[in-house]
Amino acid sequence: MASSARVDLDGKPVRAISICMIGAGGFIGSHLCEKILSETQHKILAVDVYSDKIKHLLEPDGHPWADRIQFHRINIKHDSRLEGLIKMADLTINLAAICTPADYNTRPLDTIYSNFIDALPVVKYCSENGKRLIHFSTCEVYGKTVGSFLPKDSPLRQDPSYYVLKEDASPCIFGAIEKQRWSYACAKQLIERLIYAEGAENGLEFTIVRPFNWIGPRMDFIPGVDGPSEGVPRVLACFSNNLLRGEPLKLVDGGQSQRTFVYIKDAIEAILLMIENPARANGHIFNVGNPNNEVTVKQLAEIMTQVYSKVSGEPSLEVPTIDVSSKEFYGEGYDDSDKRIPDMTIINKQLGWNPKTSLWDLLESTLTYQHRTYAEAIKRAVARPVASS
Ligand SMILES: NC(=O)c1ccc[n+]([C@@H]2O[C@H](COP(=O)([O-])OP(=O)(O)OC[C@H]3O[C@@H](n4cnc5c(N)ncnc54)[C@H](O)[C@@H]3O)[C@@H](O)[C@H]2O)c1
Ligand SMILES: O=C(O)[C@H]1O[C@H](OP(=O)(O)OP(=O)(O)OC[C@H]2O[C@@H](n3ccc(=O)[nH]c3=O)[C@H](O)[C@@H]2O)[C@H](O)[C@@H](O)[C@@H]1O
Repeated sequence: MASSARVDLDGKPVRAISICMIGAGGFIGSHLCEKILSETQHKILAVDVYSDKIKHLLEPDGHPWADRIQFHRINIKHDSRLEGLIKMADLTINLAAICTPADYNTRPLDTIYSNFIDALPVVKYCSENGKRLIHFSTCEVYGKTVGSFLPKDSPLRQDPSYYVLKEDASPCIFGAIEKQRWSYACAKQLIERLIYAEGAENGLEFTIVRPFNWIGPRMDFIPGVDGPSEGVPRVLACFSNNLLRGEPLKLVDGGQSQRTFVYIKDAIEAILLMIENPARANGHIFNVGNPNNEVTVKQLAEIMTQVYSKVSGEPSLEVPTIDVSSKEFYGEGYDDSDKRIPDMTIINKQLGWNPKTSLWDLLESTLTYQHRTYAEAIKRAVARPVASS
């Protein structure tokens, strides 16, 4: 239930504010809207080109929060209404982006425009109008670890200072320009630097968030059901799609890259702390991830296979995975981050936040959702006769 007497981390009452949330109709936005509406009195001006993932929140009647969310179908690339909405709000949260790796090397121009050029007016309007900004960047700004350049048998590879990623100390290491995978990370890095400079030179009140592989229900789409058949979503949705269809999970270049996965509901708690504790969050860049949930992609595939069998009651495949080259899967210009472990010092110190959910538990609730939401639709799609030409 929404509480009228919320207090911040210093025990002071939290005033209800108005939030302009750009990209509110996406994966993270949908969870953030749910959390804000159900637990606070803040108002949301939700901006997106899509609303499917928040349509359950937009029904005019039946919700106690009906008058606290307004949806504005706006493409921020070209819409003069954006500045007015930012002026009306106390805080702007910018989530809008192209953020699926399959696009970075195949649509590098769209990726760079979306992650840098389209974010520029948002920063400008916040700075000029004295409005606070929470901008979503990415852990990809770290690129590759320093340790990945050491010889394979070097003992230094075990030393955390060669791989743990720190907001105020780690370098940003990207591949060559022809490795267009890095177009996204590079655009996100430049917008971070611009926001930081607006803070330093013009006093913009900002917080930058670097999410580390947040996963959960409503992430991306299932190809051929609620997204294009040929589309390639992020790994959770790719593997979910394979499991739902009973086909082997594809391991890109053997699935040796490592990731730390955090449950979306844990991560959203961190964002609410940022929203309600501006004095502790302003001027900071925060890693938001779960360092305890590290796996290789191959291990992720194995765990997802076991969890899916448990939640669906279906036996695991005899051949659960197959290897595929990155060139075949993503095309020319793909490259990868080797390892991503977030340092948690700054977010612990400023906001006292820690993730709670284990990898097994977050996969169990997420795959239960995937099975419930998609299993019947996939059966119908598979059974449908192919139209003769
Ligand atoms: N999910 C993660 O783990 C993760 C990790 C790192 C960074 N991020 C960042 O967090 C943000 C949100 O990610 P997400 O996972 O929710 O992605 P998402 O694709 O689900 O959501 C992005 C939303 O932005 C909207 N959008 C894009 N361009 C727009 C435009 N021109 N005008 C209006 N709306 C537009 C899309 O329609 C979409 O609903 C992105 O900036 C992404 O780079 C996410
Ligand atoms: O989520 C994040 O924190 C960030 O990382 C993601 O990048 P990445 O983790 O590389 O993207 P995924 O699609 O989730 O892939 C993870 C790994 O799985 C591999 N993969 C993916 C899909 C698949 O079917 N098989 C497979 O082996 C990829 O090659 C990669 O090594 C995206 O860039 C962004 O959403 C975001 O900025």
